[in-house]
Amino acid sequence: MVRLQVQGIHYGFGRQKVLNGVDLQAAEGECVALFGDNGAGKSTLLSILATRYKPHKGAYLLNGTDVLKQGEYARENLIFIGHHTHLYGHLSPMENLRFSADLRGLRPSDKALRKIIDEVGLGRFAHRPAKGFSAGMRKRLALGRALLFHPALLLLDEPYSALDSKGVAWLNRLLASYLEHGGTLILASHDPERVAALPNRAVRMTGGKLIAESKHADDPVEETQPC
Ligand SMILES: Nc1ncnc2c1ncn2[C@@H]1O[C@H](COP(=O)(O)OP(=O)(O)OP(=O)(O)O)[C@@H](O)[C@H]1O
Repeated sequence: MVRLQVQGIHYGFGRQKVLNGVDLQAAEGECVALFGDNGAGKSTLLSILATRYKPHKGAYLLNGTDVLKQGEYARENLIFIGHHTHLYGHLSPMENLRFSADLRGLRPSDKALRKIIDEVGLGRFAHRPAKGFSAGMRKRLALGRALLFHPALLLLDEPYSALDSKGVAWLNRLLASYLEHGGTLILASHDPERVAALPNRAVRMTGGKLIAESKHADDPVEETQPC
């Protein structure tokens, strides 16, 4: 089933046009990998999908709901992990997860929270304040928080940054399981090799639009193929 439908999205900052008619569709259980040069507009698009920015023009449906009219619906059904993890430094992983769950009106057991913390490899640090964590540990915790909610739509900006090679393998296993359970993942990356371990459809942001990424460097890019 189609989960996300984006059509003709335009956005810019002041006079700078960044998105010039972005079209994108993604189904349940599908991963779309966004590639593109620095400054191409990948993070801007993710911010629009996360409802942080409102497009100047275009349509955006999530599960058939008009997100531009009902942003709250989208925020209840998606998680965006960008360059900032938005964790509370003075809270431990257990407390961070508990607090996020409270905000969403969820009451998971300590056992369920502990299971997630173990899954993200932070079991030994479950009760230590996050402010002493490395960037990779913070990223793991932020991903654990996403796991807690199993959102319909998961938006990840540079998910592999700050992760070591074990962390990358772990993350790809986690994301593969999320997809198998019907989640929809849109991620932006500069790392096609790492993304390749996940079943994904690659698209490239260029000239403010998305085009289907050619599988091989020598293949002609199919400019007209919709994304
Ligand atoms: N808050 C902002 N205010 C003004 N301009 C911005 C803002 N955010 C992004 N831009 C500009 O919009 C353009 C697209 O930026 P964006 O961060 O979306 O690119 P990107 O593809 O994610 O790049 P990168 O691969 O470097 O992360 C850039 O020219 C950037 O300078």
